[in-house]
Amino acid sequence: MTDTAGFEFLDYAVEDAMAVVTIRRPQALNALNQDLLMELATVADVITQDPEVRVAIFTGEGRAFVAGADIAQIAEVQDVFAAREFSLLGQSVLGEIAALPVPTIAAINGFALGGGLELALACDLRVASKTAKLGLPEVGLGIIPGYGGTQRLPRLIGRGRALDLIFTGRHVPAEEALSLGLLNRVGEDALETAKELARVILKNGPVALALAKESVGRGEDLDLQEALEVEADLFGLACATQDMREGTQAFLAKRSPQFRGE
Ligand SMILES: C/C=C/C(=O)SCCNC(=O)CCNC(=O)[C@H](O)C(C)(C)COP(=O)(O)OP(=O)(O)OC[C@H]1O[C@@H](n2cnc3c(N)ncnc32)[C@H](O)[C@@H]1OP(=O)(O)O
Repeated sequence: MTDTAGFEFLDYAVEDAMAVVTIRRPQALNALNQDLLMELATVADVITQDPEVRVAIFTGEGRAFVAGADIAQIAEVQDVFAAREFSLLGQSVLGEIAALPVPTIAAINGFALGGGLELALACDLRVASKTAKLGLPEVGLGIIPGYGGTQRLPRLIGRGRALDLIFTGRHVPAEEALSLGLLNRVGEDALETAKELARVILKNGPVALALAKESVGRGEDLDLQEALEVEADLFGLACATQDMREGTQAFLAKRSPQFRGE
């Protein structure tokens, strides 16, 4: 197990190829202030450069995952240009998390509101505890979601369902979020549920996981024919890996594969 010290608002630990990033500002329900955002950008670099990490889990300490961007800092924004920069900075940091080469899971242990839900939407998968509440309440503050929520939420659950959440700002209980497709799993404990899911993912070929993520991500912005060509290119790359030799030979020999990620 490795720990990276030096963060004020994050715990970072790696165990059994899983990185767990715990957001730790519980007195403000883990609201994302600018320093915390910068630490998330740094941890994304740390994960990218750590060959030991094959799945990354993001969670929160206490009764919230993240209750949003820091409203005290939003209240201080002086003008249109500064507000635009505020949004672009959050988008950029969450974009770095979305672009991580390994599968990512948001383990939503409580409130995931505003920028907190937007962080979860930047992850590949979302699991939550039964008591979690998810929502985009920004319009109640006279603003709109600005860390990617107006774009990633409709892409995930469809325009009508996304606009229901955005217009009402309501807090959606975990079971409903599961039925909306906003969550992949609901369990007693969010982190344990995320780790169980990670263990299933980790049985598979690491290069294949990265290529599958890349294919889905790149295909989203293309028309079907172009996207299928991307898929074929990446399928070609997958078939050039040692992992492909190992996976297919292990199947034929009726044994478990030992992937090396190369
Ligand atoms: C581009 C992105 C934009 C955004 O994300 S805008 C923000 C969107 N999020 C929200 O609007 C949610 C704001 N928070 C709440 O509505 C409530 O909290 C909860 C419903 C989540 C929980 O309510 P309760 O159980 O009564 O707790 P409590 O006393 O309100 O919160 C505990 C402490 O946490 C601080 N806090 C909570 N959320 C934020 C936040 N988003 N920004 C800054 N501080 C926050 C509070 O102020 C308080 O602090 P103290 O104990 O000092 O009074």
